[in-house]
Amino acid sequence: MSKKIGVAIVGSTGYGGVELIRLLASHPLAEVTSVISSSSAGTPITEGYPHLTGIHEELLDDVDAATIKSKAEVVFLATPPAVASKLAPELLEAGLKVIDLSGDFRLKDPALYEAWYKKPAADEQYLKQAVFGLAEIYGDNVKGASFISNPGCYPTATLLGLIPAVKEGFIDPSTIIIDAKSGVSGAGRGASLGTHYSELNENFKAYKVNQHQHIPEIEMVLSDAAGAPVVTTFTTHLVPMTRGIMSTMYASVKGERSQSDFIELYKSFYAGRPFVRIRPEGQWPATKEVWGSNYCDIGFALDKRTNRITIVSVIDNLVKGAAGQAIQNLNLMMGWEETLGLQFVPVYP
Ligand SMILES: NC(=O)C1=CN([C@@H]2O[C@H](COP(=O)(O)OP(=O)(O)OC[C@H]3O[C@@H](n4cnc5c(N)ncnc54)[C@H](OP(=O)(O)O)[C@@H]3O)[C@@H](O)[C@H]2O)C=CC1
Ligand SMILES: CC(=O)N[C@@H](CCC(=O)OP(=O)(O)O)C(=O)O
Repeated sequence: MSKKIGVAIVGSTGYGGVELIRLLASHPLAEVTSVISSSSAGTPITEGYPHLTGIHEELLDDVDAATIKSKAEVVFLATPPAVASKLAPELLEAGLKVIDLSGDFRLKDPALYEAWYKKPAADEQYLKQAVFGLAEIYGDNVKGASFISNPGCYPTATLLGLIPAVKEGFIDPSTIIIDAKSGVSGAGRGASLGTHYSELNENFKAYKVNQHQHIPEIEMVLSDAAGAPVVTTFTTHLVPMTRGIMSTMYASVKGERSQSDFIELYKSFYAGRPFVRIRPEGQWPATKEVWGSNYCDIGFALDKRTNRITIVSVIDNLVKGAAGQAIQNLNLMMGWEETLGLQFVPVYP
């Protein structure tokens, strides 16, 4: 067995970071050699996460490029918006490979980032360098790259559900409507009014309607797939559950297509892509069926009366929507088997 490479995680005390620790604990070629915190350096990560007892007991390191370089070859950034834009350049210049889980390097137009994230954009030179790591679509660009921008959770579920139909002209992109729902871990570990128990429990609410920061990311990739600008309606909802995203998408079908035409198209489009599973006719995926796994499951329903297709796509936001896809990208960038450390059967029930 080859020697494992060292991996550092900035933002290791957040949900995305701690999910990286969980998944990397069983990776055959990579190991976490530094867990980093901007606010609790010098304390053990088990103080905030006792479930890591006996698994990762090292003290948290400070955010320092030289220390990271001395301990690791690759660094994951699982930090809030506008942190990676400042950190990544220094880490790349130090010779580290960087995989950023935040939205800081996804939008190639800095004005678009500033308009939707309401924060200063990253330097254009690094925006150009970052490869958008939607692994099933841009995997060839990820191979051998040294800087990956991991897609957002909602865009991952949504884009995997729409791209084949848009690319192959099965649907009219101008008619797409996306109705998406997320579990609350998507909002990170920090407490907020909107996510505390009595606000969330036995409740179901829409939020950021027409203002969600993932809208331009979805439109950027759909436009690439369509070969022409695409704008879309995208509404997000918060569901009182811990993990999971369901994206339900509606669009008008172009020409005469049957439901099995869609199923066959998606099966052939994703042939050889181990993490996308296409459901048979009459079966629509549920979030629990991908819980804790790196799968994206997709199902279809064609309404002959309206000639509209409904596409249902589910992921675990912390795995395929964040840490799992980031490890998939690590595998691709290192030239390893894409599935290394990611072959989990979903936790069910
Ligand atoms: N949760 C999810 O499902 C998904 C999240 N993402 C994105 O991934 C990123 C991380 O999300 P998530 O883990 O949920 O967020 P959390 O809020 O749970 O964690 C973020 C972590 O970042 C650290 N941090 C804060 N400020 C700084 C700073 N200035 N420098 C270094 N570290 C800092 C904090 O730890 P400390 O104080 O110890 O430094 C904190 O624990 C976000 O950009 C998010 O949008 C993307 C896809 C899905
Ligand atoms: C439930 C919930 O609040 N989810 C978050 C997902 C944030 C996220 O992942 O943001 P970036 O990918 O842009 O970094 C949201 O809707 O804003």
